Amino acid sequence: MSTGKLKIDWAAQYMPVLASIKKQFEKDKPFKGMTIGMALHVEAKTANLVQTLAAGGAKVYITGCNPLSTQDDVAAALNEVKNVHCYAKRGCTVDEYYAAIEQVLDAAPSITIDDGMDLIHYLHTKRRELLKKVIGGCEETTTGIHRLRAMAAEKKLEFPVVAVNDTPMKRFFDNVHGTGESALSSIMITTNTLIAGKYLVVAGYGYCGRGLAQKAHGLGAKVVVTEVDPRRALEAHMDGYHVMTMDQAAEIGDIFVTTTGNTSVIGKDHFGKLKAGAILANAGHFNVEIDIAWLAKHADSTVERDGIITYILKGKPVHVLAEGRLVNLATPKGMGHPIEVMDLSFALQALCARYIAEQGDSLKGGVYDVPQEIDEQVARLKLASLGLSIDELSAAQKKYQCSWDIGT
Ligand SMILES: NC(=O)c1ccc[n+]([C@@H]2O[C@H](COP(=O)([O-])OP(=O)(O)OC[C@H]3O[C@@H](n4cnc5c(N)ncnc54)[C@H](O)[C@@H]3O)[C@@H](O)[C@H]2O)c1
Ligand SMILES: N[C@@H](CCSC[C@H]1O[C@@H](n2cnc3c(=O)[nH]cnc32)[C@H](O)[C@@H]1O)C(=O)O
Repeated sequence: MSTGKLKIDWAAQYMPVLASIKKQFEKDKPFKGMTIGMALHVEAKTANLVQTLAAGGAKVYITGCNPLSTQDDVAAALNEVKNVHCYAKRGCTVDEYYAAIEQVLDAAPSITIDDGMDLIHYLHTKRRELLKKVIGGCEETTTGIHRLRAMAAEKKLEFPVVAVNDTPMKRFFDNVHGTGESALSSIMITTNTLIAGKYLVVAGYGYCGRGLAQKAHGLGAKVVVTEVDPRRALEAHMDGYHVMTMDQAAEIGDIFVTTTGNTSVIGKDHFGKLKAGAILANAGHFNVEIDIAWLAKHADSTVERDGIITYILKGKPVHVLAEGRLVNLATPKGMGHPIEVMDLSFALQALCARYIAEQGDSLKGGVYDVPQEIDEQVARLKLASLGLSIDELSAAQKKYQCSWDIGT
């Protein structure tokens, strides 16, 4: 069996929720006659989503959503699956990245599934003739949804897109536990350095940041949080972390991880203050959270190792992981989020794609919440797979919750 297929099968055994949806799709064929175009991180868990959609009758065309996150053996294995075409390649140039998006769009998809909105952006700017064929789409991540909402506000989003990221079953697990565990495991395996006792600076205390802070604390790090939102900064303070500005953190941090979705969070004002040997990683979005363009321009020299570029700044080494791209997926050994977490995210994707297939025609262009029934269905399927039971509201409790006339 190929290594790609072995990886896909390995992941499958820990994805019970997606497996049960696949079974249902095999019976119902909700995507019969439809084409789904995708830009996601092409690796084993994503391959299981692709197979689920294909089992539901779709022709699936997929490429990557990050130049460094594709696992080529998984991409090759996907090309062996009936009705699946994969164009992703690890280490592609930006031109090759968009050429692959172009190939996905050549298939004229009726449904899009994006992680970061690059596919939808390309479709709306360069392949507008295909827009009329699209029923709707799904978006996986926070920044993709920020971009979609900005587009919708300018009335430029021409079909409905489900904000998969924004539903509890996605961000309470994927963003928090997934990013926390996978970013740290990737940093550890890439650098082979210790976390315990180090100052680990987390930029941004959103869903990803709090997961990372919690897991780093569990490993014995002295966690520092930087924020721009006063409420989230206070939350971090009361959760027991040191809160300060990046200017201050730059002087004491050993390891820095950005989770903001923003630009130049670690930038020209900070690099000069870093300690020799500081390690910088991004677990948020594009490769702009750390201003690597400035580093490349101003470093005296650079040294490249597997997944690490060392910039020598006035004799001082500063190490950037994965070229400033997502550290959990873009380092040579980065495996992405743990399988069980992606089982939930991709169960949502599969059910939301079905929702679009069935309801998309009746929705206007814009960003839509994941229907609550889908969110609850995924939670119930996961609980069932764990053998866990929960209580049910009695009729009296339901009535009490909706009443206003019963007081002290
Ligand atoms: N690595 C992954 O696999 C992974 C997983 C999920 C989400 N993401 C990405 O991670 C990013 C964060 O996602 P989230 O769900 O935590 O979003 P979020 O909105 O909950 O959190 C982002 C936080 O960053 C803060 N922030 C913004 N600019 C800042 C700055 N200059 N300095 C300090 N803090 C700043 C915001 O105030 C906010 O609290 C997004 O880009 C998202 O797409 C990555
Ligand atoms: N295209 C952007 C997107 C940010 S990825 C952030 C998303 O990746 C998703 N993700 C994290 N790990 C995995 C994985 O292992 N497989 C597939 N998707 C993943 C996760 O759901 C999260 O919302 C970029 O690469 O810069």
